[in-house]
Amino acid sequence: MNIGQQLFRTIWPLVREKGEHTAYCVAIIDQTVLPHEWRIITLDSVEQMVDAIRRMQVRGAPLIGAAAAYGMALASQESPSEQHLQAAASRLLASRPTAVNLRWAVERMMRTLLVVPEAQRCEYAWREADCIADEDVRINQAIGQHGLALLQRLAVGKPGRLNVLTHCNAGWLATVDWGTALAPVYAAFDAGMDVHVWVDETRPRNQGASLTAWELQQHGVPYTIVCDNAGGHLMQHGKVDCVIVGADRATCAGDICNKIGTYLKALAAADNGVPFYAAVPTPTIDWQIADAKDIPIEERDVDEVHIVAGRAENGCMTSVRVTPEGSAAANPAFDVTPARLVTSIITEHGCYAPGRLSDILQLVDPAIHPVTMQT
Ligand SMILES: CSC[C@@H](O)[C@@H](O)C(=O)COP(=O)(O)O
Repeated sequence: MNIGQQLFRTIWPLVREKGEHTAYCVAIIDQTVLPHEWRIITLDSVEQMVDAIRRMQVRGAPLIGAAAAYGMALASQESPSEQHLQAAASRLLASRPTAVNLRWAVERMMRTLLVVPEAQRCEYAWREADCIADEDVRINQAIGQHGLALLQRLAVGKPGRLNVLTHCNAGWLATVDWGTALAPVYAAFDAGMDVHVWVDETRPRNQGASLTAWELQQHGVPYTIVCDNAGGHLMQHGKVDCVIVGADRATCAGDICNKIGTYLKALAAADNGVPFYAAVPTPTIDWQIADAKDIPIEERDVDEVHIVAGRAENGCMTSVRVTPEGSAAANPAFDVTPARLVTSIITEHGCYAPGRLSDILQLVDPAIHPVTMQT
């Protein structure tokens, strides 16, 4: 994506000269300070990567996957021993439980690394992590093109602009580039379509209000931020032509686990006859899980509910408490939208009815997407 005049991905390796020999570190955009500050930070160890994922300096399912892959590369640079790699894998797997891309990437790295001699593991690890990052970009570009065809069909015979509602941030910041749910929007905008996005603020961390709004603004796409509860009202008044969301995990039955509040949007969309699309890259499909109730839902710190962070009038970052001291709070970070509420799933292989998502298995490389995995 272009920021100013410069092309950026959300994560990339950098050479770090260390005396005689060369080592790598990993650069990321710190998403905890956006949209108020553009800050690039570098990570030198797998432990720093675990911390960046946990604190959500990097976030969004596909980006978490790529970050975990680079985390494994950092680990192999520290020590290529199987013991160290296993320990690093366990630490990464525990950092955020819901986005299945993390497990997919860690298991892929382990399968790649454990079959090569220790002396070659580091080199293989950086190459495989780069490969995962490059693949993510290609996948999202393809999702953009398939989603564009859907939007073009919706626009036929419709006067005025096409209004898309999205929840959370499933744009380029949530991936290595392009985004999942927003890739069709960028493709439509770049193709000259008159497209506008309703951006759910997405409490409690406000990824919509802070990140989605920021990246749409960078690209020049018209958008309007609305509070989380406005979507149903907008749909009742014919102001939403479709909903597009991302996913942190999809079951092969087509159930979509995504940011908390997605389910309510799907219910409102079904009640109002508004198409509800989920943009799902293949690494986000969990081939092992039969029942969506088995998806681990991350419970985050309740302070995210009690305390809101932002920029004060003096320009400094600040945080304020919005709840009475002593209040109980709960903070489940994701919910599941049942397949019956999903109109279509946009993947890099095309659009699928939720009940046909498992057809993708015939198209994918079983070495990269094994149906039964082992750690
Ligand atoms: C393209 S990413 C899809 C999802 O990861 C996104 O919608 C989302 O829920 C992100 O959650 P986050 O908690 O910010 O990592």
